[in-house]
Amino acid sequence: MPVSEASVGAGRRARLGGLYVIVGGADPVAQAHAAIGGGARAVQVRMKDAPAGAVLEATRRILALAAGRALVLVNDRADLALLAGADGVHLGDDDLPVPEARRLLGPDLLVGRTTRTLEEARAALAEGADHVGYGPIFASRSKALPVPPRGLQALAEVARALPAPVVAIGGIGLDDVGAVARAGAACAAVIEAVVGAADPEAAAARMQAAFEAGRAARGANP
Ligand SMILES: Cc1ncc(COP(=O)(O)OP(=O)(O)O)c(N)n1
Ligand SMILES: Cc1nc(C(=O)O)sc1CCOP(=O)(O)O
Ligand SMILES: [Mg+2]
Repeated sequence: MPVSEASVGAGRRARLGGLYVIVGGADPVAQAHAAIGGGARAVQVRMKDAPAGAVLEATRRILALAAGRALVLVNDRADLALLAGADGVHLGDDDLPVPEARRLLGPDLLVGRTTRTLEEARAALAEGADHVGYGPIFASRSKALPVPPRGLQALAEVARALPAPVVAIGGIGLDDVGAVARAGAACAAVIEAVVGAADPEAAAARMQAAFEAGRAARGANP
């Protein structure tokens, strides 16, 4: 069932905007600390090979340090998102189907779904996702991807066509994060541009400022 404005956790969805940093690897808590300190609006805990208990503990620690300043989503695991008290989950092809995750999490938590075409994005929303990940926008060094980069024009078409937030992902850096915002993305999701930076907090601050500048430019000339 589609998630309507009335039934979705409107507060959380309304807050889904700006820089979205994906943390993982050796020290996801430190990465999240830097990202949130720099002004990231959302953090996704992506610990692909970690035991469930470690994901749970890291998510709880990140929620504590976020203290409401940033949304905290868990990658892949709706069960752990619920147990940790996170703001939502991000699902892909290998994870729980969207309707099952929505049933588990209820109407108030965020459910995002990876999509690679407008048709997939529409289907994800019809199944109960309240936002979509769309990409890769550019080539990424963080993950081997099954499809070629979609580019900014396709992103703009998807963002224009959908009645829900689009989280753009894949190879987004400081030079193009403003263009991603101007294309209509609600968020720019990144790993390397923040986590791989020499000073992740400063990098997050620059990325967030550049995203907001792009969004303001779009508002002035949509
Ligand atoms: C915001 C966002 N979009 C897409 C993805 C990719 O998710 P998925 O396809 O499940 O791949 P993994 O990240 O799990 O390897 C994402 N994580 N976040
Ligand atoms: C985890 C992930 N998923 C993607 C997808 O398109 O599904 S791209 C990606 C990696 C994003 O990292 P970076 O900003 O370093 O490119
Ligand atoms: Mg996944």
